[in-house]
Amino acid sequence: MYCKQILYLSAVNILWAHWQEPEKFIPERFLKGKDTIEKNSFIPFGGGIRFCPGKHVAVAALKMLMVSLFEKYEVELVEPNKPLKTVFKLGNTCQEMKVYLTSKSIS
Ligand code: HEM
Repeated sequence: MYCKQILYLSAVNILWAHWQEPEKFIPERFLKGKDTIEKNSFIPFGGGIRFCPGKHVAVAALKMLMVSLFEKYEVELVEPNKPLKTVFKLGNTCQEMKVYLTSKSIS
């Protein structure tokens, strides 16, 4: 018999003890540099010996996706004030996010 344990990392990453307005999407908070972020306060890839070995592949792929998208399109939320619909599946997954895409080559 064995027992599975799953850490609720999404909750760890939004602790009031570490972040101001943790529920808000403020990516600029990461621009201040690594030294301003408290150790183990943001661990989307886990930690310790079971740390995600795919982290660098995932980050590189996501950066390429973002650059390809924003290079070619203006992206605007259809309903900017509507809260995101998310569901918890090991992490929080966005279920729906409607956006307008405008080709930069046309405008
Ligand atoms: C945004 C993308 C990803 C996120 C957020 C993510 C997150 C995680 C997390 C939280 C864990 C568990 C760490 C723990 O148990 O403490 C994990 C484990 C793992 N991840 Fe990822 N991961 C991502 C992408 C990837 C990719 C692209 C690969 C492979 C190419 C990968 C391969 C693995 C493997 C093999 C483990 C198990 C490690 C072990 O148990 O020793 N992950 N990941």
